[in-house]
Amino acid sequence: MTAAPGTMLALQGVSVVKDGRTILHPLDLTLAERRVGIIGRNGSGKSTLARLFNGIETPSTGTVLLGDCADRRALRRGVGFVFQNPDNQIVYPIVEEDLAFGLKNLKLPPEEIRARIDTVLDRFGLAGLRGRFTHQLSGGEKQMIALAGVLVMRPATVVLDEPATLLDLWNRNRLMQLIAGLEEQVIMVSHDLEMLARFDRVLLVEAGRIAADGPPDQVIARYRAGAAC
Ligand SMILES: Nc1ncnc2c1ncn2[C@@H]1O[C@H](COP(=O)(O)OP(=O)(O)OP(=O)(O)O)[C@@H](O)[C@H]1O
Repeated sequence: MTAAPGTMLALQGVSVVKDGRTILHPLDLTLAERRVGIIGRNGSGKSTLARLFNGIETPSTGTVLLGDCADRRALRRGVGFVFQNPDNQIVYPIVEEDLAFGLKNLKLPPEEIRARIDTVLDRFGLAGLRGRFTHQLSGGEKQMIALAGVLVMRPATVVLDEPATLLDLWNRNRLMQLIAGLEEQVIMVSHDLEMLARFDRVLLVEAGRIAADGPPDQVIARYRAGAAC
């Protein structure tokens, strides 16, 4: 299964240069698959690549396209982003307020906002957290709420940057199960090779370039071979 044509992400001649240093060399990429993983060594450029997809990172050259639209606001709206640390994402003191934040910005009517929050909380079995103080949530609960906060916006694509790093094994498994069940396109930076083995496509980033791109078994094998001493 592939992403709907109007929501296909593509990078055309995109590079990122910071303080005179090339972080990502010019690259062309079209992401049609529903599950795309990004792997690579620390500092290779994975997060920079992931952040381009929803416009948090601005390319130094080239264009990021969603369908045939290059507008950064459309990108922010169509592509949700889940950070490694949910504290970077959760801003309001009560779960329900936090989930409503982006929806209020869209100026949706209160009943629509309520319905969307109900739907996402029910979908994840999180309805019990609705009235809780966000600062009192466990790390696992916070990460689920951060993901829920992205999904209420109904993006076509969800980008996740190492979302399970701070979680214990139980919460990691729960989060991965949720991610596996998402209808949305998923692009995930991860060191969890077991999870990525079930993806449709994996990109290996090495020193700011896509060093391998294809089915998980091949790309992961290459990554493992590179790490062997
Ligand atoms: N503002 C900046 N100025 C200069 N270099 C930067 C800047 N931001 C990031 N970098 C460098 O860009 C490179 C890629 O960073 P990035 O965070 O994309 O890597 P990563 O593969 O996600 O790493 P990790 O696995 O450790 O999270 C790193 O060497 C980093 O130090």
